[in-house]
Amino acid sequence: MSTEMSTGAGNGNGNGNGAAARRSTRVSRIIESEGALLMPGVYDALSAAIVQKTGFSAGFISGYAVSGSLLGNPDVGLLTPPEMAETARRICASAPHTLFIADADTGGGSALNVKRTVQDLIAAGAAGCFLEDQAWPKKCGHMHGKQVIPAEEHAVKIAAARETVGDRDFFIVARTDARSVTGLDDAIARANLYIDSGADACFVEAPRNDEELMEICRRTKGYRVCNMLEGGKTPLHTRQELMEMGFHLIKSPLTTVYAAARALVDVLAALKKAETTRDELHRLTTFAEFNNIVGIDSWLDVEDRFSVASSVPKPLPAPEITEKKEKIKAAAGAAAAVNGAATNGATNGH
Ligand SMILES: C[C@@](O)(CC(=O)O)C(=O)O
Ligand SMILES: [Mg+2]
Repeated sequence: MSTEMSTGAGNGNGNGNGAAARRSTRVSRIIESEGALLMPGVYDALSAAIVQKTGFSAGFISGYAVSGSLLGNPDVGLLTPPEMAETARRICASAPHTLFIADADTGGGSALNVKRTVQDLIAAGAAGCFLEDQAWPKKCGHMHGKQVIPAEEHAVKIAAARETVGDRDFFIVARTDARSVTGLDDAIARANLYIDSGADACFVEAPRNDEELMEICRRTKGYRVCNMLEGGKTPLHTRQELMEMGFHLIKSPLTTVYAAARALVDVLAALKKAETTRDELHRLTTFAEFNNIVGIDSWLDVEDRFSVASSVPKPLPAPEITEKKEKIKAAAGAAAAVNGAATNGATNGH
């Protein structure tokens, strides 16, 4: 990776914050060139492949969505870091031309766990991760009943993540869930402390209105993340609107899993009722479309280029086989008779 630093550019609203030198990473370079990066959520290899095919340059591996799709459970701390790393590995392999930032939740425990979690996500091919300051058991940021650990404790975890990354191309987002626990001022102070501890970007989770969104942009440094979660506490905005406020990374973490769940709920209800899908085909991808999504052409090309079939004689049609078998049998019988006579003769001769 490049260790070159960039400054100032990409600070969004030119408010003077974020003056600290910024590391150059794949993620930061996209931010610098696009102004703000829009990342849909992904949760498995298929959703990642579709995100790539749609033309997004980056995606967010959502803990909420992976917990739902892999475990069938809510986002309340049940998903383990190794399960996330394994999912990230499949996702990165399935869409190699897209960058993925993984949700590392709390990092799995202390600074020691954070180190292992970050190492595993780097090995999986992720381009970065989010680390949040919730107390265990963590919850989705838009649920009730969250708690946060002391700011200094999370700052140490961010420093451990930064040390683990070293000069590798991996982007660290420090998230604070303090807004709904200790208030917006504390959340902003935490975000800045985490940037000073080595995070590339800060993420104040679940602001409640546009005034709070703008306040966050005025008072935090580093790159800023905004979370567009349908049904959550923050009003939904376009990438352009959020970029103009001063955000640099915008994620839409649950759009894909909610869309998939909606589609399954509806089509299965229709199948249950009508006992056929013949009137529901408009709800489905076609056979060809799906095969295309999962890359059929490239696999058929491999089959063509590495096939040995052309050098192997084609099997004979059934009647010929039968005829040939009979000829072989007859020839073998005749040979046995000849050999038997010869053997007998020889034996007799001794
Ligand atoms: C973004 C999120 O962390 C959900 C949230 O807590 O807001 C996710 O897992 O997608
Ligand atoms: Mg999450």
